[in-house]
Amino acid sequence: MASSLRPQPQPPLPQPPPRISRHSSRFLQTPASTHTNMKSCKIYYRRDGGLLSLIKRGTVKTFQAKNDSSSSGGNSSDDAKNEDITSNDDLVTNNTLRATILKSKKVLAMQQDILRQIVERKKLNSALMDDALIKQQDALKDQDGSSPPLPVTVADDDYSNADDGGSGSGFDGQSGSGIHEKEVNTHAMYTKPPSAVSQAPLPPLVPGMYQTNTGAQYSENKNINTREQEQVVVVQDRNKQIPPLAGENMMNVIIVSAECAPWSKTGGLGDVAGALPKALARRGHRVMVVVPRYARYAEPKKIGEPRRYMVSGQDMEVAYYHAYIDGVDFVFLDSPVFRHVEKSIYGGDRLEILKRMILLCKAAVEVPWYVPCGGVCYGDGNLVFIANDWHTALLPVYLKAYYRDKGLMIYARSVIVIHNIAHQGRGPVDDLSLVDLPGEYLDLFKLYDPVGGDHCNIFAAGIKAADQVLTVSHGYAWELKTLEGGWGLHSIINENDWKFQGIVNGIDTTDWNPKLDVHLKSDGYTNYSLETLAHGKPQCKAALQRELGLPVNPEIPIIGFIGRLDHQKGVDLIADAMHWIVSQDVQLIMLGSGRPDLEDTLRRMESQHHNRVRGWVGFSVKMAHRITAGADIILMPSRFEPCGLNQLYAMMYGTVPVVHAVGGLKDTVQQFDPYRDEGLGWTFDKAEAGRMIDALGHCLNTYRNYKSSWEGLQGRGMMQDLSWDNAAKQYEDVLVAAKYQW
Ligand SMILES: Nc1ncnc2c1ncn2[C@@H]1O[C@H](COP(=O)(O)OP(=O)(O)O[C@H]2O[C@H](CO)[C@@H](O)[C@H](O)[C@H]2O)[C@@H](O)[C@H]1O
Repeated sequence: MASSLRPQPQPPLPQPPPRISRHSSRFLQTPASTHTNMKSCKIYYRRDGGLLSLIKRGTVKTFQAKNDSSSSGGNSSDDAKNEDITSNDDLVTNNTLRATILKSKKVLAMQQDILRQIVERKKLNSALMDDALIKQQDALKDQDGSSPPLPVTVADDDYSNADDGGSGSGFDGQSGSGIHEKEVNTHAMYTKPPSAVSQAPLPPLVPGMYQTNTGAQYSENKNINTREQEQVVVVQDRNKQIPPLAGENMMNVIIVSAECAPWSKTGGLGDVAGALPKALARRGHRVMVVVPRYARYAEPKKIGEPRRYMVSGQDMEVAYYHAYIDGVDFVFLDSPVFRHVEKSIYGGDRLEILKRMILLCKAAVEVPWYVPCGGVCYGDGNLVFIANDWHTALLPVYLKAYYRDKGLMIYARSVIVIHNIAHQGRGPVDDLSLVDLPGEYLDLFKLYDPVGGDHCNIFAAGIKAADQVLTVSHGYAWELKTLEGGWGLHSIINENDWKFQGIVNGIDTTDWNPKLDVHLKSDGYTNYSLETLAHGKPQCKAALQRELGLPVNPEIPIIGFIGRLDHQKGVDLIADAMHWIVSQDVQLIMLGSGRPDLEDTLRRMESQHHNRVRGWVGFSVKMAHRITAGADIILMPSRFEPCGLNQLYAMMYGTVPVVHAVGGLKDTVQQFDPYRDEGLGWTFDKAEAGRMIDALGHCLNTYRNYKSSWEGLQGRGMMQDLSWDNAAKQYEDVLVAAKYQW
């Protein structure tokens, strides 16, 4: 690999944010070039508006402007007395000076008018914000009777973008619709301050403040390859100023993903693409998500001009849709090839899928140039792309081959995140003709496989070309370097170890919060928290039993399973342990979709043990939330699990995980120790039914016979900070490392 870490070569650090203030010097200086007759003069004003000096051709003439409270705001009577101006007729005539003074006064008056407007706008904004806060607090109080957290983003002025509005529509027709509507209405006002820059939200719990963050702006006609000056403007509200958490590391970040919740989600990748960006935006970065538009979503509105890309000899048009939500620009790429797979976003044959991903990557790289989010394109300075899984692994390659090698986007960097190495975009060597790259790049894709021989591997190329490589837990980072865990890519990962690390995923603590969960507001379910766990959780359990037609009995422990049905998730281990499970006076509720044979397994288990087992085949976000709340135990016998989100969600809901100690499950579920009363759940160290039964046995024993230990497990799980905020800080360090990598 040619890349190596060199000492921070050139991109200058972003400047500390200049402050806009009534007394800022930027309002006091007027360049002479703005005045006719004053081509070679500069005029400086006193802070109170008086004229201080006039400089022409090296001759300094000092004088005081006539006091004029209407234009300068000054009121010193001395100014009036000292009207006489030391003149030099050889250089400047009195007439010229008078004209100059008059024009200067006009400029001053304009500046003061702008200042007055800013002050008025701030007042208006404060009033609106107070009103919005009160309404939101009232609404949340109505929901759970407690005071809500303050919103992370507030609207500043009247530049709200018409793009943001309406209710959300989830990919499965139900995900996120309620939540989304609330988010849009309370947080998602696109603010366009006078300099037409975009806005990022502040860290949570900081009321009354917002900041604006200008990414470099792309100009269609000039200098697309020069790093433009980055401006960061922090606008003060209510006289408070707190710098963004990212400080001088603030960047333009573009996350590119094949799915993004709540619009499109088949698994954990969608959750991450929906939540991580918001956490990065909370730190002060300008953040965009680029994702295909698989359906007509409610929020995004058309933006920019369509562009055309060649994919496998086909000329494809891409149009752009945009929504600004919770401080993040969500940009959707519209093309018939995406719309045709609305029902199954990874559907179609291998070549069709590959062509869609090529289009996604080719278009995504240029989004920062052509999509004017909030009126201003991101530009390519101070920019890092985050590609996710093999679907977007071509992006780091295109960035280098099409742009950096040609002196374009030379300061843009790419990071690739491995969510699941089991899917790599493998195909015959012939696929290389599709990816449309110069010969010297094709070697990146070539891989020898003992089974398939020479083949084309998209993920391999992305890992090699990216500036940094991440995966979603420390445990999985370790496993990926092993023969068993690397799925043929372990040697490539080992070779790139210098730029590789694991960061454990966070969770969206608004969507997955038993206190706020929108799916627990009806059908007998209820919202609950650690304080109301003793009543709230049993109520959800009873509602779940009722909804699924199981005997309603608080004493019978419910074991839940939620996940994609494939080899990874170990559903067959549950099937193998069925005889033991049904002998335990438990209820088992499974939700999943995927491999048809495993879907049949779920159906069969339900029909054979109808009084104890439910096997819900399908994709239902609502049921996933309800099972997480109503179950006592979440079972995850995954053979491998890069991070796993369901165990994190479960712990937030006081549901105790029993997991195979692998990858991220090992990182996040600490084995219960009854002697020290420590730990978060049960782990087993081999993906075998017998080991799983042992762990489940201990778990059920504790549930039935050691209530206080059980409550301790629930409490410790619920009290963890599993939010994305910690992970976002670690991502930021990686983005910075990429930025200064050459
Ligand atoms: N039938 C169904 N109905 C409704 N919801 C369903 C569902 N099946 C799954 N889900 C939901 O999809 C998500 C699955 O997330 P996971 O992290 O467990 O798995 P996944 O293997 O897809 O993700 C990969 O990427 C993520 C993110 O990095 C890693 O955590 C993980 O280990 C890796 O395998 C959860 O939100 C879950 O509730």
